Order: sequence, then C-alpha cells, then structure tokens
Amino acid sequence: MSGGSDESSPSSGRASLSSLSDLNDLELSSESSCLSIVVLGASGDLAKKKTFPALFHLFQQGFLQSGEVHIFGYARSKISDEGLRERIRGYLKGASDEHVSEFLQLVTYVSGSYDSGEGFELLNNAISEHETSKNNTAGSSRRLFYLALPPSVYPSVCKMIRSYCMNPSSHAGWTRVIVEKPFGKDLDSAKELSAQLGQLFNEKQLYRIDHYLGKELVQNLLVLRFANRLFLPLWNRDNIDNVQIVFREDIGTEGRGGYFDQYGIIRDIIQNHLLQVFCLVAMEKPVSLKPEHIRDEKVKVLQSVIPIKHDEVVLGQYDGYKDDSTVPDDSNTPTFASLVLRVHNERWDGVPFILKAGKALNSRKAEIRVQFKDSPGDIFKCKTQGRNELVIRLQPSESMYMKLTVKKPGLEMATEQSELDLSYGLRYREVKIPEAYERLILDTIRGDQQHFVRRDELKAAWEIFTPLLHDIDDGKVKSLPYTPGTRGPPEADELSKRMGYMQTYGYVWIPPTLAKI
Ligand SMILES: NC(=O)C1=CN([C@@H]2O[C@H](COP(=O)(O)OP(=O)(O)OC[C@H]3O[C@@H](n4cnc5c(N)ncnc54)[C@H](OP(=O)(O)O)[C@@H]3O)[C@@H](O)[C@H]2O)C=CC1
Ligand SMILES: O=C1O[C@H](COP(=O)(O)O)[C@@H](O)[C@H](O)[C@H]1O
Repeated sequence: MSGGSDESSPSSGRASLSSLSDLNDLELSSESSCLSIVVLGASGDLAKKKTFPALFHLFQQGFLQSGEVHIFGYARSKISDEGLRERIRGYLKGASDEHVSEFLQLVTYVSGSYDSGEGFELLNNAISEHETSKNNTAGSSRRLFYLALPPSVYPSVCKMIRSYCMNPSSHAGWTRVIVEKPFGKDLDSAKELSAQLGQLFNEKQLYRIDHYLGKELVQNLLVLRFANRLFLPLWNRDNIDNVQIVFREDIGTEGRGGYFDQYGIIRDIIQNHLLQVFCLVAMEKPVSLKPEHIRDEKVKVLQSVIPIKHDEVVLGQYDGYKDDSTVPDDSNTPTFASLVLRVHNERWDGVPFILKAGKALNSRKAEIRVQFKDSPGDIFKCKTQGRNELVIRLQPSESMYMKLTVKKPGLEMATEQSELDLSYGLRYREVKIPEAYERLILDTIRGDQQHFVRRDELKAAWEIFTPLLHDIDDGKVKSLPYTPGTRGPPEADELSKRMGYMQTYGYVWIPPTLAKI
C-alpha cells in the first residue's frame, strides 16, 4: 500500500511529557513540504461551522502558510469557488476582512459525487497542479482528507481516495484521513466499517476524531491526575464515592431530527464524547505519554467495564421532539440518558460512574464531578453541608473547583461549603484557548494520534453499549417524557441519589468570570 512516510515512521512518541512544554515549537519545520487539505462534504454544516473556521485559526497563527498549503472543498453541490468562500466567510470571526480574504484565496472547490472516479480524478488533478506549482518533489507532499460527511459514504469515499488521490510515493510525504463520528451504530456495524476502512488505509493513516479529546480541560486530565501528588493517593474506591460525567444542551435537535433519530443521545454523545472523558478519569497511569501507551490504558479500562444494568439506566425524550417531520411518530429514541458504568478492577470496584447527557435541558454545560466520601469521625456535624467534590467544568467558562467545608467567617464556630477555585478566564486572562478542532487538525498534520480513537478502543466502546442499544431499539427500555427547559426526567436525579450522589443544598457556584465582582 502506498501510504507515504506513515508506513515506516510511527507517529508514537511525538508528544513526550517534555514536549508538552514545548507545544509552541511546532513540528511543521521538519515537515515543510507542500500540504493539501481536502474537506469532503464542504457544503455541509460541520464544514462551515467547525472545519473551515479551525483551518482559518491555524492560518491566523501561522501554522498553515500560504506558500505551502492549499485547501480544497469537495462535495456534490454545484457551487463555484466564490460560492464556497461566501458560505464560510460569515463563520470566520475575529480577524480583519483582509486577513479573511487572504485565507479564502487558499480555498477552492471541486464538485463531484462520492462514488464515481470522475470527481476524484478532477480532485487529484487539482491537488497535483497545486503540488507542481509549489515545485514539490514528486511524492514528498502531504495530503490530508477530512471526511465531514455522513458515515454511510465513508467506505465509497475512502475507496475513491485510495484509487485516485493517494500521495503517489511511499518514500516521503503522507496521506492521512480524518473520519468523523459516529463510527458505526453498534458493535457489528463498527467492525464492518473498521474492516472496510482497514483494507484501504493502515491505522497510522486513519484519524478517528472525537472533538471532546481536543478540549482544553479534557487534555488537562492526564496532567491533573498524574502530575499532582495530591490526587494520586485519593483517586480510588477508598476515597471517591461516585463520579458524574455530564453533558447538557439547552437546544433540541434543531433540524437534525432525521439524523438524530437514527442514533439517539447514547450514540451521539455518551458512547464517544463522555466515554472518552470517562477513560481519562478512570484509566491507570500510562507507561509514558506516547500515544500508544495512553491508548493501551484506555482500552484496558474499557475492557474492565461490566455490563450495564437496565435498572441503572434512565432514558428520556423531550416533549415536542416528534414534531419534527423527519422523526417518526412512534419514535422511542432517547434525547436524554443517564446510565451507570461500573469498572471491575482494584481501583474502582463499587464506585458508580454516572454518565448523563441530554438535549433541550435547562442549561448548556459539560462537566465532571468527582464526589469524595464523607470524612470519618466527623466532629463538626457538617454532613448536611455536603461533601468534598472536585468539579472540572469542560465548558463553558472552563474551570476546576474543589468544594470544601470551611469555617463560616465570623465569631461562631459554624461550617459552610466553599471552594478552591481555578477559573481559566481569570487565571489565564491573556490566553486564548484553542478550539478543539483546531488542535486536532494540527495534531493530524503533525502525525500525533494521541487524541484520536484507535480501532481496538472503538471496539471496546461499542462492546459496552451495544446490548443496551439493541434493547432500546427493540423497545425493551422506554424513554420517559420530559419538559424542554428542565433537568430531564426526575427519575434521573433519583438514580444519581440511589448511586450515592449527595447534592449540596443551598450551595451554588458561579464562575468568577461570569459573576460581578
Ligand atoms: N454538524 C455537527 O455539529 C457535527 C457533525 N459531526 C459529524 O460530521 C459529519 C458531517 O456532519 P454534518 O456536516 O452535520 O452533515 P451534513 O448533513 O451537513 O452533510 C455534509 C455534506 O454531506 C453531503 N451529504 C449529506 N447527506 C448525504 C447523503 N445521504 N449521501 C451523500 N452525501 C450526503 C452533503 O453535501 P452534498 O450534497 O453537497 O454532497 C452535505 O453538505 C457527520 O458524520 C456528523 O455525524 C460530528 C460532530 C458535530
Ligand atoms: O458531536 C456532537 O457534539 C455536539 C456538542 O459539541 P460541543 O463541543 O458544543 O459540546 C452536539 O450538539 C451534537 O449533537 C453532537 O453530534
């Protein structure tokens, strides 16, 4: 297979612990040959909202140089170069018109189908022309294909790329393919998809993107857990009572009902985004920060998860979801789910991990809540004040805070709940936190697969959820109705309580970046 230098130069080892501190020393210098980025599905929602803006931000910061990069949009829609540029212009924020126009000049469009050679030949000619114009040594170029497409067309698109658009040499340069989730609908379909793509590309050429792995506070989890002595002895069943990993959105499916109804919230959010976060919270310390060492640990913890019990699952569907004409009237598809994962190992036996996700709720946020056990032999009678809880707010207003019991300031010896707080907006005022997609595309260009999902990891993830998903699809587990703008079905809060989660009544934390100080 002609896969460029990915065949022989493993990407593992790029992000060593020491290189983390050198993140600004980008490795583009060592790979400065001509770069072609192809966004397939360029006419779509993801491309305009996320992919092109991420490329623009990389361009703004100098990671993509106009002298070496060209961006090709590809889709079936018959639009001109200018038509595509106008579509994405409105999503390129925070720069002068001149800078935006400079970037847009790097973007051209090729129209073609996803399953016939004609369009891909045109695309290959356009790429080759660009490479020739940059006096590129034959075969030393870099070709990155981003599949911003429905997964149903991945096999045919990959076949076309393989047949028509590969970097022609196996001695230098590379061809890499980013594929978007969902990677399958259950274990069998994921295995089939993996087998189909596996026949066309090797694992080093495939980048299964999960954009949660590109979020700042998700990337911080390894550092938090393994670089802080404070947490090392506490991070286990002796000290931690329960863990919640929560995703909330205050919007519904918003015109994506047709897509969403085939998948539901477990396949859309929990099986991928929240499970990746779960891995980073629950896995053992990797041997090193080499991508393969980290991914080995993720696979191990996934394989230690025992089957999900039906009585530890609450599903919901918001009222009005079925008003979307593309959603069947008898749909049981959950738009909300709360379920418990249990890890059968020495560290976590008996500790429930509650994974909760919902659309059309009362707020938008994603966070991890690690709740510690009560202090033994309490002399302050402060159980009602609540427990220690480490909260990692992934978004919005990235922050970490530890809920503590303190003496209430004043003359009395009374206790109250307070917090140690690290709000990024205050602590890192000058730092612009990069968008997840920006980081992950840059990782792909650098050949760093740490933050991408490996094939065996994907299989282990589907093994956990497939039995439950089949039972939901067969109507054996029902979705309860809930009112949009609420916390979801009350049964979900009851489940959390049953799992030992103790809410701290009367305590509300407002991120200082949002509060009027
Ligand atoms: N949108 C989002 O926020 C997110 C999306 N994703 C994933 O990214 C991928 C793309 O998502 P999104 O951009 O929303 O998808 P779209 O529905 O917007 O599809 C992208 C493009 O694919 C083509 N297309 C659409 N349906 C079909 C079809 N049935 N057969 C062939 N081509 C089709 C269309 O282009 P044309 O007709 O011009 O060829 C369309 O513009 C999906 O896998 C999605 O799950 C992941 C995270 C978030
Ligand atoms: O993958 C998806 O993620 C988005 C939420 O992403 P976020 O970065 O804004 O948290 C979700 O809306 C969408 O349904 C899902 O497909």
